[in-house]
Amino acid sequence: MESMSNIPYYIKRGEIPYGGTQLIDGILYDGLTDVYNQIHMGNCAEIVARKLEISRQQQDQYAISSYKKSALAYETKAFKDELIPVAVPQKQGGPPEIFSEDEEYKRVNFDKLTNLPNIFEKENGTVTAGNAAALNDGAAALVLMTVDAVKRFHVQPLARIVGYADGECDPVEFPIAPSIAIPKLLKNTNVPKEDVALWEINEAFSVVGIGNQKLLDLDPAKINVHGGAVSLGHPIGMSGARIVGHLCYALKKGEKGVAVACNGGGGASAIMIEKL
Ligand SMILES: CC(=O)SCCNC(=O)CCNC(=O)[C@H](O)C(C)(C)COP(=O)(O)OP(=O)(O)OC[C@H]1O[C@@H](n2cnc3c(N)ncnc32)[C@H](O)[C@@H]1OP(=O)(O)O
Repeated sequence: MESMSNIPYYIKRGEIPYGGTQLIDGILYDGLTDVYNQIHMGNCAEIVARKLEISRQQQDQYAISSYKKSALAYETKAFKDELIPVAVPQKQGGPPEIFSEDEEYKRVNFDKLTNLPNIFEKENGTVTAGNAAALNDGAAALVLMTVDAVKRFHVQPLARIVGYADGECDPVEFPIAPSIAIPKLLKNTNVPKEDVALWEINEAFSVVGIGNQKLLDLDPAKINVHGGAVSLGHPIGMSGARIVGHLCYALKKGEKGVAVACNGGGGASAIMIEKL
């Protein structure tokens, strides 16, 4: 689970010196900084956008499509079987607020999105609050068990793990680390990419979806079919579980799917599952 809205500001232990002290934002310090280069993840996205010549317009179009796919998915109840309503206690003893769907996909303003300022690079930047994932809260859970345990507990598994692989690259290029993990996974499992029915690529930034699709020549119609982190949110410690869980529900019986997440620091982890 991840509650980015509850991540504290840090202060150094000990006496506060004459002249005061600085608060450190835990979100940036522990989550969104590339520690090797001391830059924000968004600056890494800009570096990859430049390298792969991914324009602002392409990123905005990708984000718009992500928001539209998520809205349609809610309309057609594509998330129905995997969402559990959460009651959030309110201050002063008021009745708990029930959250039964993501709010992020409704926050989009299509007229505003294409006119937002660049956040991370003022000059010639391309990444904005609209085409990046936001800061979100969320939780996802999966139960992994052996074949023996499945028999012992008489449960019906949703899917089986076909294989998994990790990939690494230069930390600043972490958004395209999936393009290294995925070929390893396909090689390990001996499954051609054409046999993968659905791809869940964690879109920490629109650049991640576009860049990996471009580098691996994947069919865009099979990627994040119900939207992704840009439109559904990216609570950073839970997105991996969410995309694997969603794949379990989105695939049809017998189909194989791949979920992959880039990790800040230059890595990516990929897993292939088969719907049972
Ligand atoms: C390995 C990995 O996973 S790396 C990825 C990890 N995740 C990240 O790095 C998170 C990246 N995102 C962020 O850091 C933040 O969300 C930021 C910096 C991009 C934006 O933060 P904020 O400025 O606080 O966003 P905020 O919600 O206030 O939005 C800024 C503006 O954009 C607008 N906006 C935001 N999203 C949208 C949208 N989808 N459509 C239209 N407008 C939007 C807001 O309305 C707001 O407008 P205003 O200035 O007129 O009020």
